[in-house]
Amino acid sequence: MPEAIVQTRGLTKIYGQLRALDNLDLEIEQGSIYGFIGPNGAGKTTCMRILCTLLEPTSGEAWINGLSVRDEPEKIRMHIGYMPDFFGVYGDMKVWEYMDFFARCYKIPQDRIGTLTDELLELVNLQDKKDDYVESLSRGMKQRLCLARTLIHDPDLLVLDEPASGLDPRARIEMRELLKELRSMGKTIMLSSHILTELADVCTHIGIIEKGRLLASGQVDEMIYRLQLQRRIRLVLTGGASGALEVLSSTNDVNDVQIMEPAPQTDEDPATISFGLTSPSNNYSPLIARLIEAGAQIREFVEERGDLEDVFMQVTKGEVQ
Ligand SMILES: Nc1ncnc2c1ncn2[C@@H]1O[C@H](COP(=O)(O)OP(=O)(O)OP(=O)(O)O)[C@@H](O)[C@H]1O
Repeated sequence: MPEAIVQTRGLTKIYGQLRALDNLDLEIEQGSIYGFIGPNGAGKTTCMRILCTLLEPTSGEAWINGLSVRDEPEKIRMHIGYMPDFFGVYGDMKVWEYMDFFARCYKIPQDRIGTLTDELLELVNLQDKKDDYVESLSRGMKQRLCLARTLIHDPDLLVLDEPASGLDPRARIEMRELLKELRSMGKTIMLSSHILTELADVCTHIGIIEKGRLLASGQVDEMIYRLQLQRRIRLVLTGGASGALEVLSSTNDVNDVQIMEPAPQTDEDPATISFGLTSPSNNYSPLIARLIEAGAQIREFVEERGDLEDVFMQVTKGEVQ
């Protein structure tokens, strides 16, 4: 069992009358990309700020690498890189000055700062922007710059509050690729989002939070099976749709079979069929074997990932404080 880099027990934060976090028991495994998902006001930022030692819990405890946020905040800060959900105002600084400023905050030795800045700007693909003013960068570039500076002290854990918010599709894809690369460098990443699909496909684990409570948490695939949700399969055929449809209509676990447009006119025509599958197993070989036996010429048999949305809809009620 991989070790937990983040652990909380009964973590609670009360603002006046409002329970922003309510007895949160969270565990994030080393090496995972953990998507912390919930509607606006669910308590994501509050939780992240406590983990980063920027806010004190009302009760309960949280540990980072076994260090208590209450007792050892200074040490914890060396393990965490935090990217807040707002960028701040650094308009009259050049990109290299911005990096230099944060490097000094973390007491990086002067003779290391230049090389480190170059390495990190290259990692986030901003090496050409080194002498540009921060103000002149696009939102996506600012997000990447902000990510570069969270890496300056080489933390094990990155806590990223809404890293994809406001990004256009291309910038989101770049952010996704960057997150994957950071994971392959051994970083653990916790990121929040109120839009499930925004970054869900890079997450290895997700936690769903609503009204300060953790409603579900775990490995993405496991959660789908645990909650007994149906998966959807997209079957693309180069021919033999009639045999495939016969098999699907006589299989117990299959439901809601849909033939996508353009529908095949003859059995030689290509076809795309979408269907729901309720079996808890993800071994599709028996079904595929029967399809082939019935004459289906299979080009693709793909499990669609929209299921995560079902998990979200099932466990949340869309309530906010
Ligand atoms: N300093 C504060 N004083 C009083 N209430 C606060 C404070 N900070 C947050 N809250 C409230 O606590 C609740 C949780 O807020 P939080 O910012 O943690 O949620 P969030 O899930 O990050 O939301 P968003 O997606 O909008 O950033 C909200 O109802 C918010 O209004």
